[in-house]
Amino acid sequence: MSKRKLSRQQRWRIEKVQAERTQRAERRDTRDGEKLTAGEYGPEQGGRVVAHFGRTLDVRADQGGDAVRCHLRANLEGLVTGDRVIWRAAHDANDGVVVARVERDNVLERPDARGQLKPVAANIDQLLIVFAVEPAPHANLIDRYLVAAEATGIAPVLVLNKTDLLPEHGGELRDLLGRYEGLGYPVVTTTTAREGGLAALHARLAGRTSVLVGQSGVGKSSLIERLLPDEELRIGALSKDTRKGTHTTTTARLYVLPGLASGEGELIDSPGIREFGLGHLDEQQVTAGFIEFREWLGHCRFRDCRHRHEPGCALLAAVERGDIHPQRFTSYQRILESLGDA
Ligand SMILES: Nc1nc2c(ncn2[C@@H]2O[C@H](COP(=O)(O)OP(=O)(O)OP(=O)(O)O)[C@@H](O)[C@H]2O)c(=O)[nH]1
Ligand SMILES: [Zn+2]
Repeated sequence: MSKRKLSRQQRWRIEKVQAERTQRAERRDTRDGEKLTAGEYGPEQGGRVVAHFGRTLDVRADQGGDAVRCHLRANLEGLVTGDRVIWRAAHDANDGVVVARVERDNVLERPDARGQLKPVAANIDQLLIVFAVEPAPHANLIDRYLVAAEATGIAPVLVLNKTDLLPEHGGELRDLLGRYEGLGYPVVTTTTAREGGLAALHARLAGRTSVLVGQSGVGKSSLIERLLPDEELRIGALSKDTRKGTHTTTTARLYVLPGLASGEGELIDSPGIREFGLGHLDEQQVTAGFIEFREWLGHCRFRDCRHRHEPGCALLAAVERGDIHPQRFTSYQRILESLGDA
C-alpha cells in the first residue's frame, strides 16, 4: 500500500471518528435540550466546579450540600475547577447540567505536554508560596514565584514553614522576610511539628480560595494533611458517583477547609498546581513582576531602556540610591538572563 493511500485512509478514519463524536455530543445536547424544556431539570442556580473529568464535572451548589455530577451543554468548553457556573439539577436523578459559565476573576495556567498553556483552575484569591527554613530559600527563587504570581493577577502570600527549625534569632531569614513585608507582601509562618503551628495560616485561609505552591521538600503535603485531616475529607468534595469510580486523575480539586475559626476557606489542589511557578514568562512580565520597580518605570532616559547599563536609567539610579534593594535587582537580572534557557 502506498504511503499516500495509507494516509488518506487514516484521515478518513479520523474524520469518521470525529463525526461520530460530534454526533454523540449533538444527540446528548438535544436530549438535554428536550429535558430542559420538558421540565426535567430544576431552576437555574449558581454553583462552583469542584472537580472535572473530561466532559463531566462535579458541581457544588452555592447553597451547599454534596457535589452533584453534571454534564455540559455541548457549546460549553474548557471549564476548570474553581469556575463559577449556572446549572440545573435533574428532578429524577442525582445529576445535573451546566448551562453557563460565569466570567472568571482570574485563571491559573500551566503548560501541557506540548508546551501549550492550559487553564487548570480559576477564581483563586491567593497563591500561597510555601518555602521553608530547611531547605533554605534563595531570594531569587522567592522572586521567581512572586513574578509568576504577579503575572497571573492572583495575590501572592509567602508562607515560611518549619519555623521549629529556625535558630533563636532567626537571623538572615527574618531579614529576608522583613524585606518582602516591606514591599507589601503578606508573610505567614507555620510549623507542622507542633499543635497550633498552623494558626496564622488558618486565619489567612478563612473566607478565601487558596492554592498552595512551592518547591519540593518545603512541606506542602504535610501542611495539606493537617488542613484536610482525614482521607475521607480529602475526597469528600467529590460526588458519590465519582467516589465509586477508580479515578486516579491528577485534575485539580476544590476542597472546603474544615475547622477554620472565622468563615469558610477553600483550597484548590493538584500535584500539577503545586509545581506552579517555574517558567514561561516574557521580559515585560518579569519587569512588571517586581512591584517596587513600577514607580520608576517610564522614567528612564531612553524609552526602550532595558535597565542594564543604559545612561539615565531610572531603575539603576533607584538601586544606587537604595530605593530598590540590590538583591532584588540582581534577582531581576538573573531571571531575565534565564529567560532564553526556558
Ligand atoms: N521540622 C519540620 N519538618 C517538616 C515540617 N513540615 C514538613 N516537614 C518535613 O519536611 C519533609 C518534606 O515535607 P513534604 O510535606 O513531603 O514536602 P512537600 O513540599 O510536599 O514535598 P514534595 O512532595 O516533594 O513537593 C518531610 O520529611 C516532612 O516531615 C515542619 O514544620 N517542621
Ligand atoms: Zn532603565
